[in-house]
Amino acid sequence: MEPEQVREILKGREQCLWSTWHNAWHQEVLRRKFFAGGVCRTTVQVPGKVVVITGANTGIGKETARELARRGARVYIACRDVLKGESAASEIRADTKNSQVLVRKLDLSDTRSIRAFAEGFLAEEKQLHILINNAGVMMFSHSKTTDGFEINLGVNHLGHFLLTYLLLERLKESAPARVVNLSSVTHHLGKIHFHNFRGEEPYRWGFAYCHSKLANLLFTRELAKRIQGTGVTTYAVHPGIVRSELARHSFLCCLFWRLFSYFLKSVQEGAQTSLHCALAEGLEPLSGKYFRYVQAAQVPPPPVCLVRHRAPWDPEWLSLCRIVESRFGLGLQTKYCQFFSRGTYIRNLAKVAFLYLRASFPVTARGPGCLQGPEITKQLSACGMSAVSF
Ligand SMILES: NC(=O)C1=CN([C@@H]2O[C@H](COP(=O)(O)OP(=O)(O)OC[C@H]3O[C@@H](n4cnc5c(N)ncnc54)[C@H](OP(=O)(O)O)[C@@H]3O)[C@@H](O)[C@H]2O)C=CC1
Ligand SMILES: CC1=C(/C=C/C(C)=C/C=C/C(C)=C/C=O)C(C)(C)CCC1
Repeated sequence: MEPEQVREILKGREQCLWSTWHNAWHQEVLRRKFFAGGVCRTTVQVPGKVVVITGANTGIGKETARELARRGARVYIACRDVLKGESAASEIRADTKNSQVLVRKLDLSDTRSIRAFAEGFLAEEKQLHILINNAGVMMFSHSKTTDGFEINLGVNHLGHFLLTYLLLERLKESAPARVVNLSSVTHHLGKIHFHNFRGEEPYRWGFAYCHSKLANLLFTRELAKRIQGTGVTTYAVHPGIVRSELARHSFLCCLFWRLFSYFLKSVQEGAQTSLHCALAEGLEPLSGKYFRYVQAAQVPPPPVCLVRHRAPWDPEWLSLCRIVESRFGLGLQTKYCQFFSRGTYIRNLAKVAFLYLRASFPVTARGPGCLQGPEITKQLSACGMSAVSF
């Protein structure tokens, strides 16, 4: 072959390589521009600050933990599988040269484990500056927590609610401090079914996760009100649609995730909004807000579904009240669970089930025996809720 011909072939190959590389680069730029969402730009360092992140052995939580460790924090990875946690922690320690990455057991589907974690942590640490309620499950089949709650609601919301409640005093003592709750854009499809926390009604396939993420959002709002002025602030986060292990419990969902993986965020990109809410200066006036793409966003008031009017002496209802009372220490009186007039019942239904959720609720009511609009409006407004529409 003539040297000239060889040169031509090599040049062609070079061009081909160049254009492949260029296309890939171009695609990545486009992907980042349109799908990656924002970037946490704060340069704040947090040496000596104490952080707890739930479910940080993988996914968004692990990347959040990595970045906080890089910035000097002492990071507690609170996870249900200590071996997985240790493997993530040693990776983070090696990567960030921060030896203060610790692993503790926490199973959010078991209130005893949550209490044991909180007890151990409070004995060990005198300060807590950042709590990131990150762990989550997206379960499509019907299963329950150890305490008998529907699994999505139990782990994603009730478990984190109890954890926050148990650590709140330590957060207040360490103020300024923050609580970041991982919610999701899917909260738009969620409803609060006060009467069905145990998931006994016909299971609405796929929606239980959305209900739990709405609960995360409402919890953030109400918590912000309750801790106003304490120096502790709280934020709800939608991390974007992220290539993590969240879809692992459904074959179809995994397939969907694979097919659309080009459009999904990486876990590093998914951690940006959590990091922003944990670190950025000057966010205090935005306490209680919902953040996505590293920015605060407005959310329309969520619907609350009072599907059926249950008799207040219903044993299931009584036992729910007692569980909420004993497990969550809301200071409810057992007399609340006794006989009520219909109006008081509705008021307490709302109060007991989500006592801390004083959002602006439009209510949809259907099914036999449900109360009529004006009556519910009156009762809800008596306990600080509003905007009922039928
Ligand atoms: N990925 C996405 O597109 C989106 C995610 N989110 C939210 O972001 C958060 C992080 O999810 P992501 O990183 O994507 O998902 P992953 O599945 O990758 O991580 C979830 C983490 O939660 C842990 N976890 C699950 N159940 C429990 C439990 N009972 N007790 C303690 N830890 C538990 C998992 O532990 P283990 O590994 O042992 O199972 C894992 O560490 C979740 O709250 C999710 O709802 C919100 C919107 C979109
Ligand atoms: C509609 C639909 C699916 C898609 C589910 C998706 C897309 C879930 C997304 C969840 C997110 C974004 C959670 C974040 O918090 C399946 C399971 C493939 C099955 C067929 C019906």
